[in-house]
Amino acid sequence: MEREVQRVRQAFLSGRSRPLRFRLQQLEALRRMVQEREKDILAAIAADLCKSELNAYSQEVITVLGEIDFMLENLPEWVTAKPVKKNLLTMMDEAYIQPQPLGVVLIIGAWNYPFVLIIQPLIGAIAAGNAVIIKPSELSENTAKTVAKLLPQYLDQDLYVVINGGVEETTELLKQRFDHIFYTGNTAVGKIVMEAAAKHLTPVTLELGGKSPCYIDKDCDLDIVCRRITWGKYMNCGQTCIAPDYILCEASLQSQIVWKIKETVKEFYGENIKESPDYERIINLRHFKRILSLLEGQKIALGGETDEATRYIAPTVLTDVDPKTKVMQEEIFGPVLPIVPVKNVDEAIDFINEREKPLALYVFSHNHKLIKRMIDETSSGGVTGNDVIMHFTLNSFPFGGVGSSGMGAYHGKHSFDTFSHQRPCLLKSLKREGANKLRYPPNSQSKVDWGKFFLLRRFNKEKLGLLVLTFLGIVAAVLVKAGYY
Ligand SMILES: NC(=O)c1ccc[n+]([C@@H]2O[C@H](COP(=O)([O-])OP(=O)(O)OC[C@H]3O[C@@H](n4cnc5c(N)ncnc54)[C@H](O)[C@@H]3O)[C@@H](O)[C@H]2O)c1
Ligand SMILES: CCCCCCCC=O
Repeated sequence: MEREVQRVRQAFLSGRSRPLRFRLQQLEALRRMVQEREKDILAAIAADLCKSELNAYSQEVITVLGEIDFMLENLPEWVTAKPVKKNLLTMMDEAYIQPQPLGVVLIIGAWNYPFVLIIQPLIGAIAAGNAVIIKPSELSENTAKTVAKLLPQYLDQDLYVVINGGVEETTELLKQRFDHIFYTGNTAVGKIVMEAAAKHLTPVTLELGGKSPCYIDKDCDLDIVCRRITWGKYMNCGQTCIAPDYILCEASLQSQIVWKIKETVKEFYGENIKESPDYERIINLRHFKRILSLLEGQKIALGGETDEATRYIAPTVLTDVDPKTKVMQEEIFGPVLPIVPVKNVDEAIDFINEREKPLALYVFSHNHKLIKRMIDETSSGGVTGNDVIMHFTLNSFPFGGVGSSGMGAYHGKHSFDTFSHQRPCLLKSLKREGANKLRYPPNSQSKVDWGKFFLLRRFNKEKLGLLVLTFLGIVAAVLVKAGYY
């Protein structure tokens, strides 16, 4: 492992990942890989999650292609140095921010969207000029193998390396020194990753999970609300980090919500859900049993049917759920939707604030003020009002959690920033030493007064020209008096 990381570091130190032209070439090669090997990629995702090619394409491939195009279009502008505002002391100097690659980045992926969750951060890391080691999830082993086979056929083999393996290999990998670690997965392992990173003072991005609430106000169109929630909750069989985890609403709305979700499930997946190409399966038996255990003692208003042999769990809704029960203590990450009755929006806000900050928050209402209030008075990684999931699709948004749902963010320019060091560069001249004398010892009250003038005074643009002339005049007079000229 150590030698492999060393090899990647040597490749980074060669400097070849840095030029803009190289980054663009690699991103174009990655796009070619996705286009030419689409069938292999879709087949691998299908084998891992029992997902149809159409769904895999819409949920993973489109996102990746969109992200590459966005990078190719904007990277030339992002990599250029950006001049910054100057103060009176630096007005004759060159001051700019130069984004620079961090070095060797480790990307650890999760299994639930096994392709996009490693390739989207990879795009950002390449765009920012880094070398990358990718560790796909071992639970989605077909995608892991396919990515390990395909990437070296298209990308620089020393700069971008896939290492496959489970906990043992990842633990070993985490002992190595990286310049950034980007981890997607559960919160418990997130802590392990952060602890390992701390040993080398390596910065981390943690894309974690949590229980994303969904508040339904009584003033809304329940047909539309339930259709959108059904889509976001049962997509990928509930195994989506930003799926609505549970519903909060007034008790009287419950039966209508159950009825409308039932109708929508029929509309989406037909009478025989097991036959639907649009309904996935649970990733493995451990997760299947974990989700089943969440149903114990609950009132099942819809679904509840299961089949262990195929790890099938029907779209399920639970009503009158007690917040103290197990289903409300952990992220569900499966097709089970509890409804927790609350009296009103105040109680819903309190309920959310009493718990860990979620990755996403959803609120449905015709009342725009209520939505704004919910946003103002709660916290979460992201929010979508009157829909679910959709904030993930906008790459001008930073995607990430807050508090226990994660730290840092990515997508689009945010990925580029995550994998870059924003280096402040101030280029001074060796001339004009007279003015600089103000900061050299011995100090004096007049030097402090001049310091205050240069650094604390704020000027509007009109006055600035006049002040600059006055300042230069004063400096010239001081220098003449001091015998410099
Ligand atoms: N925020 C996001 O973008 C996002 C996206 C997807 C999933 N998630 C969250 O991830 C969770 C589901 O993923 P998961 O954790 O089951 O995925 P997982 O089991 O695939 O684990 C994630 C990664 O961690 C590694 N890992 C597991 N145990 C480890 C250990 N002890 N030490 C070091 N590495 C270890 C695995 O090899 C894998 O690569 C959910 O909580 C979900 O909400 C978040
Ligand atoms: C278009 C929907 C993609 C959702 C990806 C979510 C990633 C987290 O699990």
